[in-house]
Amino acid sequence: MKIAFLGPHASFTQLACSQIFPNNELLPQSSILDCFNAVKNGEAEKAVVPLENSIEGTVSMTLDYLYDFEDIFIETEAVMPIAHHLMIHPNNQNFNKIISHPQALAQTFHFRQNHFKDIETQDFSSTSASAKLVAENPQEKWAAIANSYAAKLYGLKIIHSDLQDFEQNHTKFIVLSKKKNILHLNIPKTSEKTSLIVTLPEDHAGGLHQVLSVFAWRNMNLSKIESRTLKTGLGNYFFFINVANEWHPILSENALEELKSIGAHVKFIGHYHEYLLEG
Ligand SMILES: O=C(O)C(=O)C[C@]1(C(=O)O)C=C[C@@H](O)C=C1
Repeated sequence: MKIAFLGPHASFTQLACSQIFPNNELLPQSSILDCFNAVKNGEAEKAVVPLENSIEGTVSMTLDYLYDFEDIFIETEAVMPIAHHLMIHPNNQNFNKIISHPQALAQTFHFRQNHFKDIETQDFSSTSASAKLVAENPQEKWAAIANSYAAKLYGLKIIHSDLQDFEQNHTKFIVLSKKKNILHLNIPKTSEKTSLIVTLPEDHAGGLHQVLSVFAWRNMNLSKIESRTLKTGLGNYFFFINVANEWHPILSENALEELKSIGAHVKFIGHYHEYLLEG
């Protein structure tokens, strides 16, 4: 099976991807958008992308594309511990710029403020892409923030380890597919959930309350609700909602019907299990 992931090789997404899909053909992509497109166009059967980090929060691009792309569903979710390291080319002694993925830069903000406050930073498409760039440009005296596998693969020297600002640092990755499928994996499972994207009817007092009460009176437990701008003007949002636990077909169908009857637009994103990966 062909699986697209945010690459190049040795990104955190690849570390997650190769645990979820050992022995499959992994296709590195240069952006999260390319991962969605690879599934949409049939270039890959599935894709693995990051959704949320425990320090920095949601990967907003992933949330936006889940809203934008028709008929792309979540098949599974997998949580992986994240450890960031600062690495330079072995020919260099010091550095004058730090490059990495914006999530990695954000997750190490206090470390950088405390140790390298005056060093310039630059966003890059992934942690592994920044490690690769440092390896290919020894003359530039750059440093990358990436994982230890990237340091090994691209021949870089780790000069500071475990830079993440909080000891507990985990990222949630999701598996995307065109099918409404539940993936069953042979690794530890933690929970089961359903994701929906809800857009409210026209702006009126109590609109969100009405939507939430559809779940509340059916005793359906919500484990996440996040608003994200619709990009149609200030104050316009969609809501990404996770319903915890098992999907009760009749209860849930009734809930979706009731949401529609109050004028809300509902997009089913998936019913799936959450798994735990090794760091
Ligand atoms: O840049 C990478 O290595 C990625 O896989 C992306 C990503 C993310 O977007 O959250 C994945 C895990 C870490 O939280 C940092 C970066």
